[in-house]
Parts: sequence; C-alpha cells; structure tokens
Amino acid sequence: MSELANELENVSANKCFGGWHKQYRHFSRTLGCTMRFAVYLPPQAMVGENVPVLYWLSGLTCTDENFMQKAGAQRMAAELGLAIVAPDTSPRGDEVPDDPAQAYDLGLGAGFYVNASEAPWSRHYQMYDYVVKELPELIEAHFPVSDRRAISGHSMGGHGALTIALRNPERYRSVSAFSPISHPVDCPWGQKAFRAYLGDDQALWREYDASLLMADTRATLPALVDQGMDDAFLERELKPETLEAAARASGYPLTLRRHEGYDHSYYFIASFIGDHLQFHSRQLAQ
Ligand SMILES: N[C@@H](CCC(=O)N[C@@H](CS)C(=O)NCC(=O)O)C(=O)O
Repeated sequence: MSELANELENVSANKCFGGWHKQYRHFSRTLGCTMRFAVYLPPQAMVGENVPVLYWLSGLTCTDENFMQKAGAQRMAAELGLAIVAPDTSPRGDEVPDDPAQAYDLGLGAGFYVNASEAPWSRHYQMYDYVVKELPELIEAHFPVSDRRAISGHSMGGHGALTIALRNPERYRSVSAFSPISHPVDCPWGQKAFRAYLGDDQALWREYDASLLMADTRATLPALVDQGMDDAFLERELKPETLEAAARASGYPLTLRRHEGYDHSYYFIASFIGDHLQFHSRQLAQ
C-alpha cells in the first residue's frame, strides 16, 4: 500500500450549498494504514480562491461522517468561505489493534489524538502527528486552501483540538471545542486511554491535558468552548471548571459558555456550530 502515500482516492462527492462535500481515502505514513477523511469545500474554493481551513476532530465512536452529516455546518461555511476537514478518530483496518474487550472508549474509534508509546498501540496509534503534520500537508498540497488553519472538536475531539492548539499555537489562528474532555489525567475516559497508549509515566500524560497545558502556557490563541448543562458526561468526564481555573491562572483568552438543557449530542453541536464558524472566520481573516 505504501505506493499510495500522498495519493488521494476520491470515494464520494456531493454538491452542498454551492460547494462540495467529498470523502477521500489515502495511505497514511504516520499511522501505517489506509485512512478516510471528509472535506467540505465552499463555493469560493471552486473559483480559484485559496480558502482557510477549519479542522474538526470528532469524539468517541465517530468517523469522518458524524460531523458532516449531523452538525449542519455547510450552509455557514459556504457563506464564510471556510473549508472544513474532518479526519477519522483512530487508525483503521484489520491490521490495527483494537481493545480486546471491544469497549467504545479504547482502540478503534478512540485514538484520543495522542502519539502512543506503548505496545501494541504505538505502531499505528499516532493520531497527534497525523492531525498536526501529515493531514494539513496533504490538504494544502491537494486542495485550493491556504495555510490559515483553525481547529475545533467535540468531547474526545475537543480535548484533541485544545491540546493540539495549545502545543502548536503558531500553526492555528483559533481553537474551539464542544463539551471537551478538559482534564483527561483526572477522569475515567482519559485515565483508561492514557494508561493504555502512554503507559504509567504521568509526565507524558501531562503533555495531552488541556487544563494543565492552559494553566502553564504563554500562548494567546483565542479559545471558545461550549458546554451543555444536561450533558450526561459533564461531571465525571468533562470537568469544564478545570479549564476555566487554568485560564484564570495563566490569563488565557478563554470564552467558556454554559447552556442550560443541552446534552452531549450533535443536536447541541448543531445549535451552536454557527457561532464557532463565525468565531474562527473572524480570527482567520486577521
Ligand atoms: N455511550 C456512548 C458514548 C459515545 C458518544 O457519546 N460519542 C459521542 C462523542 S463522545 C458522539 O459524537 N457519538 C456519535 C454521534 O452522536 O453521532 C455510546 O455508547 O455511543
């Protein structure tokens, strides 16, 4: 398969609000397997403009499809002239190890956007490098986009977006998240995944914890976070108050909004995705 490196195979195309939603397969050198991603190209990209890109990282159990099919982001992305790229949430394929217990929160569909250091995960589970380096390189080489990037995500993907932006502020103009896992070193989802992928060295865990990174950064990349107050995972897994305290400690420009009655689902994301696209578009225009 390695001859497919840097080659994209188009697997679907749907016209949408004057632009195109497309899915592509490619062989990822970073992950050592064939991956699929989705891209929404707004109408402006069809007429020779190099448009900015919002990278969207999805949560547990998702593929590239959940956001594109459920968030309803394309109408405003078309108005704003913003491309959106949605990768998968883990490496895929028969050769890629999964959780032996096949739990939804480890292994396939649960890559946690880290570079695994532990066997048997380390061979393929390198989602941090894939999202930070290989995917943008591929997107910027093959599509009419600029190198102006923003990043966002949901739940596990919110954790991914925040940690990636905080560690690479020079690569992005803005970051946002819905219901992020804010303090993974101190919640069951995060501890289970980090112990498996990163081993027992807690120093390594800290590099992937949004609250710990935000408390200790000089970065000033604007961040917008939305959290539903009827989210079943709020207190046990998400802990937005830790992110808020971290922002207070370092003076970080975080806007965290709490929304009464909203849960963890894409109905919540669809309700506020317009605010996120406008927020990113403003930063990307500067
Ligand atoms: N308990 C849920 C946890 C998974 C979950 O809630 N996943 C969220 C992200 S953390 C999601 O976006 N699911 C897919 C969807 O709603 O389309 C399950 O068993 O599926």
